[in-house]
Amino acid sequence: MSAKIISGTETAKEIREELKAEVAELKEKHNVVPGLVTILVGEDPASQSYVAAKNKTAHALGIHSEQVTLPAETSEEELLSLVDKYNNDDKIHGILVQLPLPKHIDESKVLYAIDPDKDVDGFHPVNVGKMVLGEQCFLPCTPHGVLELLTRAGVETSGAEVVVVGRSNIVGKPVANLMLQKREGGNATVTLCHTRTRDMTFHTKRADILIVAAGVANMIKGDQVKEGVVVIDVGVNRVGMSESGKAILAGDVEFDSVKEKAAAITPVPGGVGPMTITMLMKNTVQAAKQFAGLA
Ligand SMILES: Nc1nc2c(c(=O)[nH]1)N[C@@H](CN(C=O)c1ccc(C(=O)N[C@@H](CCC(=O)O)C(=O)O)cc1)CN2
Repeated sequence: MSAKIISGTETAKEIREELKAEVAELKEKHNVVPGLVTILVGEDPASQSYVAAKNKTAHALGIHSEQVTLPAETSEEELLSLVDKYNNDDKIHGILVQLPLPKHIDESKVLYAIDPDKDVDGFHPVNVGKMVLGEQCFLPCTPHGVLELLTRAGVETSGAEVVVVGRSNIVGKPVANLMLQKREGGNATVTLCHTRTRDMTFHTKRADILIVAAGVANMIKGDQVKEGVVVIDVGVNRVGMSESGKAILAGDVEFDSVKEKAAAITPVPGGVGPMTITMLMKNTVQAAKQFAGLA
């Protein structure tokens, strides 16, 4: 079997077209322009490129976006006061603080300072709590993107054995939670594996849908999955540099061996990554609608 490729690039393009039309209608009918601020602290090259991509996408969709770039030495206090400023800026409906932050800044303190109504990353405990309860809230972008990819690829999740590898707050825990909820794209039987899992292959081989977000390049190989599995690879690992100076990327799944057994698989790059940025745009539009009383 050679797998169908689930293209995040294509799906993201489709959703961005929908969003572009929605943004135009918001402006035309209600004079509402969604606004996003991205805050980058330091000079991590990957973060720089993600933030640039977020602003470029926002611009292409007609979303007002502002980028604030701060030096790595910025104090926690300075960052908190910037967040406070944007909490009180009516042009800005979504605040994104790019992670990771430099070590001297308490990430939780900063994320908890964002107004939950502007928390388009879905990382504030109010939104995390609402997500767990299945209430309307901002869903974290990568897990939300994974759900959209599965739904739009027509993958049946109800009753499926879903195995998630990785228990981060950004991906593993929320995606596992969303997949088990009583909702479209959920209703699965979920197993969450992590670094202390005793027999990883026992679990991954049982998966109808395998979601890997471990941050370890090529960790899952072909002999660890069953025939017909649907594989969502969340990993974006920089494993080298091309002659032209471009980063060489690998997922957490060994693509060549796994695709021979899978029914469908996401590539890296071009899989979950583009969906993360697209779902951020979707959340920003939602935030603007809520602010304007249109949601
Ligand atoms: N505040 C946040 N910080 C971080 C998040 C997040 O959701 N919110 N997630 C990650 C990084 N991330 C978004 O910020 C992100 C990662 C990867 C991609 C992406 O499009 N990847 C491409 C490859 C791009 C490349 O060449 O590196 C792909 O997979 O095709 C987008 C966003 C951590 N921080």
